[in-house]
Amino acid sequence: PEPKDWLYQQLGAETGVTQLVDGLLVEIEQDPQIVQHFKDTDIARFRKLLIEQLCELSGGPCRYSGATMQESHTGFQITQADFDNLVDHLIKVMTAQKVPVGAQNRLLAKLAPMYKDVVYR
Ligand code: HEM
Repeated sequence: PEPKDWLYQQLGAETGVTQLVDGLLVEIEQDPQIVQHFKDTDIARFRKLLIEQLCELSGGPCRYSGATMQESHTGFQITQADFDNLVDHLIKVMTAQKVPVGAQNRLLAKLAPMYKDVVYR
């Protein structure tokens, strides 16, 4: 059986997950369509929460302390295109950081069910 933290290790553990989030923040910053949603967001807090969430989700030793996905995305009118674009940015960052494709797909499969809580809320 594979260890509980398999995916976390594949992502590069604490350093890898942190770099993943920092890479994603650069991508968000450079995407005018997505960055507009973040104009009133405390980015340092968002960064910390996203690191926690990806760490926990991948089986790492963290506890996510933020709001639910539905709570935190309500009122932003995030579109399907926004969601798809953010996923593309994440894939680009994971590929640049040499996360194996199998692990990339495992992470994306864990994020996909959040779609319904994020889009058109
Ligand atoms: C599966 C996909 C996604 C995940 C896992 C995710 C994760 C998160 C997390 C952990 C937070 C912080 C929650 C909190 O403040 O307590 C957050 C907030 C936020 N997310 Fe997402 N998100 C996703 C998709 C998106 C998309 C597609 C957009 C739009 C482009 C987006 C825009 C935002 C914004 C604007 C905030 C900040 C809300 C605020 O300032 O109060 N998210 N997200």
